[in-house]
Amino acid sequence: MRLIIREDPKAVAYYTANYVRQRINEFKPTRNRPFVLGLPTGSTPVEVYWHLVDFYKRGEVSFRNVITFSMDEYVGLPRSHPESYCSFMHRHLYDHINLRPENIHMLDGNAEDLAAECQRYEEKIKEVGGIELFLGGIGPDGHIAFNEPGSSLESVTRVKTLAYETVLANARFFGGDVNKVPKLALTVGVGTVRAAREVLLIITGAHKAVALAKCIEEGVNHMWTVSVIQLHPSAMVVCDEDATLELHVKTVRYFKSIEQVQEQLIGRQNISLKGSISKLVGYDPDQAYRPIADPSANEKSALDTDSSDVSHQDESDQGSITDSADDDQYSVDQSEDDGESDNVQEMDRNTLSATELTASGSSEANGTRTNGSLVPAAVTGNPF
Ligand SMILES: N[C@@H]1[C@@H](O)[C@H](O)[C@@H](COP(=O)(O)O)O[C@@H]1O
Repeated sequence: MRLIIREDPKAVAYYTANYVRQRINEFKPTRNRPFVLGLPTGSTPVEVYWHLVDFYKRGEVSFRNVITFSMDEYVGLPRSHPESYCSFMHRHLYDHINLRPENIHMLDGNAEDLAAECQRYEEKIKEVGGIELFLGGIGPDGHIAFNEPGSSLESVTRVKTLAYETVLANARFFGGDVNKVPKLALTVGVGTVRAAREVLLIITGAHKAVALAKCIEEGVNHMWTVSVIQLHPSAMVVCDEDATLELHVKTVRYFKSIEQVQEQLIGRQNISLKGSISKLVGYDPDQAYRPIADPSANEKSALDTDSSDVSHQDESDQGSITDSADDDQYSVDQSEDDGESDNVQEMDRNTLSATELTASGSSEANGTRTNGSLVPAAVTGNPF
């Protein structure tokens, strides 16, 4: 598992959105081979969606061959209600990008047969080949989607009773009135999330610090359902400094040091987007076995250049917009041809900043300590 720690929620949102952009572009989705993306609701991902819309408007990513699945939905709340997750997803993302309507999948909390609706959802996910990347947030009690404490770690999409803590937490979206918060929801299961080929969790704020600590430092436990990501072969948590408040100092330093080693010593060019290492280019062992001078300096300069205020970004970092559009104003290539990928110019990875590309591993078996810094031992294979 990778833990990426950024200064604040803004930096977390930018890192995450940029990661999603790069994953989609690297995947080169086509109509026959779409990129299947699982998406969360909640306040945490709002800024991620804002950036994704912005990237789309700049022509840096296309969603034409992306299929989405939302994580959850309240039961009994009209779809048109402003706080339904259907409204939320349209308001923050779907209404502003070039997703094909038929590629948008959401649970229907008003279905006559809720169990059948959940089964239909699972089947649909399988039918499109499974989820490539599942983005998720968590609740303060460590729930993922609406998988409250005690949920089976093998669970699939189903009806769930909300924990009182979740009802209280979500009352802020219903004028602070707990009575107005639906008490039931449809949610993908813990097993549904685990089945995704990659999971990326966004965790920000001191109120989620205990949950993050349970997720990272303790065992896999159904009382903290998010902890199941320890079992996932390709999982990443992107969090802010506040969310690390309950972690041991050495845990925080460890994960930061892994990122520093990869960034400064192994070299970004050798690390794939998902964090694996298969070959080494320009790797100088003499350089690699030097102590890291100032682990925080690189981070600070990266954040300086990585401002989430996208209006200040270097125009040269933009992908090109090509070909004609058939139904939207942004002229991203929306070829209908089977086998044809979206014509979004690939970003030059070497021009991207550290916050966009760095990856970290979690196994200390990958390194040894010299002068207090972790340096790589065997530089082959997947670091996590
Ligand atoms: N069902 C959603 C979760 O999927 C989400 O992760 C959580 C956190 O929301 P926020 O990001 O607002 O803290 O809220 C709800 O409970």
